[in-house]
Amino acid sequence: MELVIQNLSKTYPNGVQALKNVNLTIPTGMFGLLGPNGAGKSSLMRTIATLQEADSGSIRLGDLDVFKEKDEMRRVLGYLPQEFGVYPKVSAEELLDHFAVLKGIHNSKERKETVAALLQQTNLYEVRKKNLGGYSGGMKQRFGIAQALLGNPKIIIVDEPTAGLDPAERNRFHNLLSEIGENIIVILSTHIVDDVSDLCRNMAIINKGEVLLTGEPLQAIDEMQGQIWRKFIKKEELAQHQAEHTVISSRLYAGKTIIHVYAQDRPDIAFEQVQPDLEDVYFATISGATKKPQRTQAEPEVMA
Ligand SMILES: Nc1ncnc2c1ncn2[C@@H]1O[C@H](COP(=O)(O)OP(=O)(O)OP(=O)(O)O)[C@@H](O)[C@H]1O
Repeated sequence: MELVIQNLSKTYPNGVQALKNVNLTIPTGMFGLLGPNGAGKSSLMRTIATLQEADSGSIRLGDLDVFKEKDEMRRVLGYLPQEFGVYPKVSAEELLDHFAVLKGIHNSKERKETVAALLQQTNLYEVRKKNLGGYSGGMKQRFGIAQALLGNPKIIIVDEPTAGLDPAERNRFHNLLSEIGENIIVILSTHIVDDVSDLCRNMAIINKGEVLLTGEPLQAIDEMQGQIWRKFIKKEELAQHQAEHTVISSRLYAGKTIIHVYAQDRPDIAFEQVQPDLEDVYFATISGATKKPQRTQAEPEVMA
């Protein structure tokens, strides 16, 4: 099963073009949709989830035409939105049971079994009687996954699920997602690069409504080999380096400023080559550096 998005565009009434001719093919497994705030991720997620219309383009899930068969899409879709509110005074078991009724599971024995199984799967069974108001951020997110899994969806969409989780909770959430991603399509929308490098076999980088890169994270990293250079600098030297080089990131490391530069050749003797990671791919892509023609040293002419 594949989700195929073709020529999808959307401009909001205020003139913001949130999606610009988006084309993506998303196979079974975990798919990372990576981009900064405002990139258009939520717009794309909501469009796939049939919660808003596009101006043009199409989305197909296998044989299903998502825009023409919204009800069918909703039946096979699980969605964990960015803002997932819960009723604080209700227990997980009660609320999940309620959602199960809404999903059309009317047989009470079947519903009880389904709810229990989902609470087990998301590791919430022990705390199923507890009110959701007392849940930690990670527990709420796992509850969000439990409700998204109701009705055996073929595709699950999770919008920025690990923001605000502590490392242990994030890890638990990752394990849960990757388990689910073995059998169905899981689209993970995030601005956290590590979420994608840890979990996703395929990904797309999106910025300003445009898909800038799509493929396998490991391959994208491989293609960046030999083009990332690092230098420790003084903070006040940053502007000058930015003017002279394609600085894709700068951060503090042990109290010093460390910059990563994207270039075909060593910019100068003070730079050392580094093994690229997905963060380098992400920043180089987002900055537009990979699109610009590179200044290369004179290459010998190839004789015909
Ligand atoms: N309903 C709306 N009306 C007008 N503009 C909108 C609407 N929703 C989103 N936008 C704008 O469209 C652009 C894309 O927003 P979107 O929420 O899809 O991005 P995002 O990648 O999900 O970002 P974030 O991580 O901040 O949610 C932004 O410029 C945003 O301000």
